[in-house]
Amino acid sequence: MSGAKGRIDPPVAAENVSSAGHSSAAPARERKPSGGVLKRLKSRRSQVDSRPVTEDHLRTQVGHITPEEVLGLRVATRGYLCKPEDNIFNIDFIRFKIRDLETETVLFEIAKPPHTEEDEENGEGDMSAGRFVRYQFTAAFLQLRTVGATVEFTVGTRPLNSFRMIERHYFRDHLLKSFDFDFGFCIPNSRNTCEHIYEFPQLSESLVCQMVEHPYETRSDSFYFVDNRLVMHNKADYAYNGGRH
Ligand SMILES: CCCCCCCCCCCCCC(=O)O
Repeated sequence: MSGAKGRIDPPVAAENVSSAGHSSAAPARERKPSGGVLKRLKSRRSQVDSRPVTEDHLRTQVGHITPEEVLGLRVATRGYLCKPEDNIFNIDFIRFKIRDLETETVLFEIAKPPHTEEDEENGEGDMSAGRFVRYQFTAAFLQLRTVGATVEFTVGTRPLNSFRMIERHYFRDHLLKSFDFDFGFCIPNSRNTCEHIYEFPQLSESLVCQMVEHPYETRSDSFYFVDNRLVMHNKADYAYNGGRH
């Protein structure tokens, strides 16, 4: 999540993170303190070994990109697989929070600043901006087992059927884990909150060392689908060498 321009600004280093364990039946719902409903979503099992496909192939094919196709990607993308204008539903991420589910420690929380006229004058209304964010964590982050990422988003005038996010995390050319979260249906003009439960993959000690020693070579692609059609693509990279660890 990032940016004044579509995504929320980059988070700062998370400190004092500790290991976590959590199990939840998906999707659970609970009341938010402010009213409304918080959906808690556990990743479903994706077909991570669906037929291999390359970014170049997807880019040149006719028609929209489907969940099955991105599940065939074996490396992080270099570019974006859809245009900002493909977000015809005006899905707008406005708040993002990550917490360790065992200790309930909030690792960071970011809100998108309100849109101003000055932004427009400065070209900040550019829809293509803000699709990338850089995260800086401590090495201790990699010792966590489960984190919850709460995302708040608004929806435009059209309903969202089968809103789904597939997020693939890589270190160099190695797929660490693919997450698959199903938001379900979202009503028009709504503000929604859900918490994605990320269960970390088991990482060997040597892989963790490499990830710490090579900042920003850990990357993720977040693909958002409505009705099995790619409407948004965001990217992130990660350093795990921050703080005192
Ligand atoms: C180390 C591999 C598993 C990583 C799980 C990372 C959980 C962090 C969630 C944050 C992802 C946000 C992605 C984004 O901003 O697009």
